Amino acid sequence: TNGSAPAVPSDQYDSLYLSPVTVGSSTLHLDFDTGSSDLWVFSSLQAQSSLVGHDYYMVDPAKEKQGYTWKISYGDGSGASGKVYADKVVVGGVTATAQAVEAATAVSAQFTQDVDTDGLLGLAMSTLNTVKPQQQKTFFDTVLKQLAQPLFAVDLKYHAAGSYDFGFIDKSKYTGAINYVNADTSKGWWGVSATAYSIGNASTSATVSGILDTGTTLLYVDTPIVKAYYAKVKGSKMDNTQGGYVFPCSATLPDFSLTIGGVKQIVPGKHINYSPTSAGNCFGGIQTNDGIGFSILGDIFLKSKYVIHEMGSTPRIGFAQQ
Ligand SMILES: O=C(CNCc1ccccc1)Nc1scc(-c2ccccc2)c1C(=O)NCc1ccccc1
Repeated sequence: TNGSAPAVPSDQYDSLYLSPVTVGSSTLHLDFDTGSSDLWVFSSLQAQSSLVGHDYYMVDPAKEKQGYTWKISYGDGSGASGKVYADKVVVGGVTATAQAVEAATAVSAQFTQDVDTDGLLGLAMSTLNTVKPQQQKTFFDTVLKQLAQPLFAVDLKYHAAGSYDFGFIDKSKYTGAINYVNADTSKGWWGVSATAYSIGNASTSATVSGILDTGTTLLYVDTPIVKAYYAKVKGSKMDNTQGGYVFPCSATLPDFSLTIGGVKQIVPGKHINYSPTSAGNCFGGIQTNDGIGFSILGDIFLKSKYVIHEMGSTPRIGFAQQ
């Protein structure tokens, strides 16, 4: 079987993208996240006060995996924890009959406040799954054998609804060739490396190692590259109170690219104006990866491409122009 689910921006800045998923008998709107490997949801196990505004999973005690727990935390300090159930999960018509569903008993304020997000669906390697005493499979791993091809394709869009395709490549969603590179899955993520970057039409050789991450909003790369980029943006500055580089909203932003597999993957300058700030300037879509240890190619990088994640005998990533 194959299937496709929409990826709808949660707000006018594309902070995150939400996809409808049937979990048990509920339809929830989940943040598909290639940077993590837990399928966790808001649930009836939580205090009613935490559920206001959310759709949530009504747990069925008969489906509980007794004694199983999970606890996840993200680099921004947000997190959640809870119990585990085996239930039916359907994404775009692709059904996992006994998928590990991680029902929250507690979630951090960042998630409670975001009433549009009812949980996450992890699409990194199952080796990053946090369930104890036994790690569980991601939805993609659970359905892999039933898919026509062992892949999913990510089509996130700039200020518009895109999609996640499972088991097939949709030729109507890209132009030109698909450029494949081997994925480095050794750390549990979809890892890639670039051999150069370009700002406007000036190219510089550099090694940029990073992960593809639909769950991270922005593009985080090494400080020297970020400094070189904003040196080309008049009036830009690093503003610690705002947590990153900002610039006048009227600024013209140069295109940015990373050369992966010998092909320039271009991020249009327009996509790098992420959002206005409360201080009247605009927040950059490219920021430093200080404290992370590698680059994160988040939504800002992904939303101009059709990106195929293929879990064949050798995991591969394919890039095509939308
Ligand atoms: O955790 C992820 C993927 N999940 C992102 C996510 C989705 C919903 C809510 C919260 C987070 N990706 C990765 S891999 C490595 C990191 C990281 C980031 C900063 C410091 C240390 C590690 C992150 C991550 O936390 N991404 C989200 C994020 C939030 C704020 C700033 C940067 C990145």
